[in-house]
Amino acid sequence: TTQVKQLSISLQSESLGQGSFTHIFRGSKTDQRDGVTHSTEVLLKVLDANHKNCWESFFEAASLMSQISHKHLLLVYDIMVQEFVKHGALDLYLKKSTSVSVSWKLDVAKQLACALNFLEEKNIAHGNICAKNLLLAREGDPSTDNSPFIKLSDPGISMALLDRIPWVAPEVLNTLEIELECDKWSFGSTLWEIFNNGEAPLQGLDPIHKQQFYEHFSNLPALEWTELADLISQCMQYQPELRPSCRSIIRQLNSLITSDYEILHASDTLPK
Ligand SMILES: N#Cc1ccc(Nc2nc(N)cc(-n3ccc(CO)n3)n2)cc1
Repeated sequence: TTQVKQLSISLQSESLGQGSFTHIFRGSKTDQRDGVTHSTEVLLKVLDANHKNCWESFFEAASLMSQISHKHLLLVYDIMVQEFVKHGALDLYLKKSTSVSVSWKLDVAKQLACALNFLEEKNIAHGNICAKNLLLAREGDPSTDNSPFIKLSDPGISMALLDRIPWVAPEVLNTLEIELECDKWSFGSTLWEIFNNGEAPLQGLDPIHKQQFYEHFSNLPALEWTELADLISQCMQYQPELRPSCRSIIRQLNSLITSDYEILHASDTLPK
C-alpha cells in the first residue's frame, strides 16, 4: 500500500517569469529516511491555466532535463501532482469499514461504470481498473441517505503483469496491448473486490498459480448474489468480443438496484 508522505508546498506565487507561461511556487520536500527528516528546497512550476496548449513543450522541457544529470545542469524531479481525494483508495476503505451497505456498493459500481463509459466513448483504455485505483471523495452517510462519490485514479506505472492477475485481462499477457475490452474484464474483477469488502481476488496465489488460473480458463468464486455474479462472469469472459458494452453494464447495474435482492437481504445492511 502506498504510504502518503507529507509534502509541504508554500504558496509564494511570484509574477509570471518573464516570457514563460508558468506560475512559480517555492516549497520544501520533506523526506523521512531511516528516521531522519530531510528537507529539500524545491521550486514548483505550474503551467498557467491560459496556456494549457503549451503542455507538450512544458513536458518536453521537463523530461529533457530529467533524463540527464550533470553538476552544472538543474536537477528536475519526476513528480505527478493530483487533487488530494479525502478518503483515499477504496480497497483500504472497504477493508477498514464494517457496515458498508449493498446499495452503497452498487452506487460505487455504477459510478465506475459511468467513468468507463466516458472513456469508452473517447476510445481511451485505462488499463489498470482496480479498487486500489478507485478513490473515495465522499463517504456518503447512510443516515442522511447521502451517497458515496468515487474518482478513478491514474493507471499508475503498471506493475509486473503476473502480479496484476486477475485484474489484467488474459489476452494482455500475450498481446501486451491494452484495448477497451480489457477494462471490461478489470471491471468484473473490481466488482468482485467491492462485493468482497476489498479483499483482493486470488490474493493467496503465487504468480505461477495465478498464471495457471488463466491457462485453465478459471473463473473467480461466484458471489451468492447470482445476478451480480452473472454480470461479473459476463465481464470476465476469456473472449474479449463477448464482454458487454458499458451501456449494457450500466443497464444491468440499474436493474440490480431495484431487484428484490436488496429487500430480501436488507437485514444484512441494517446498522448493528
Ligand atoms: N489515510 C488516508 C488517505 C490516503 C490517501 C488519500 N488521498 C489520496 N488522494 C489521491 N489523489 C490519491 C491517493 N492514492 C492512495 C493510493 C493511491 C494509489 O494510486 N492513490 N490517495 C486520502 C486519505
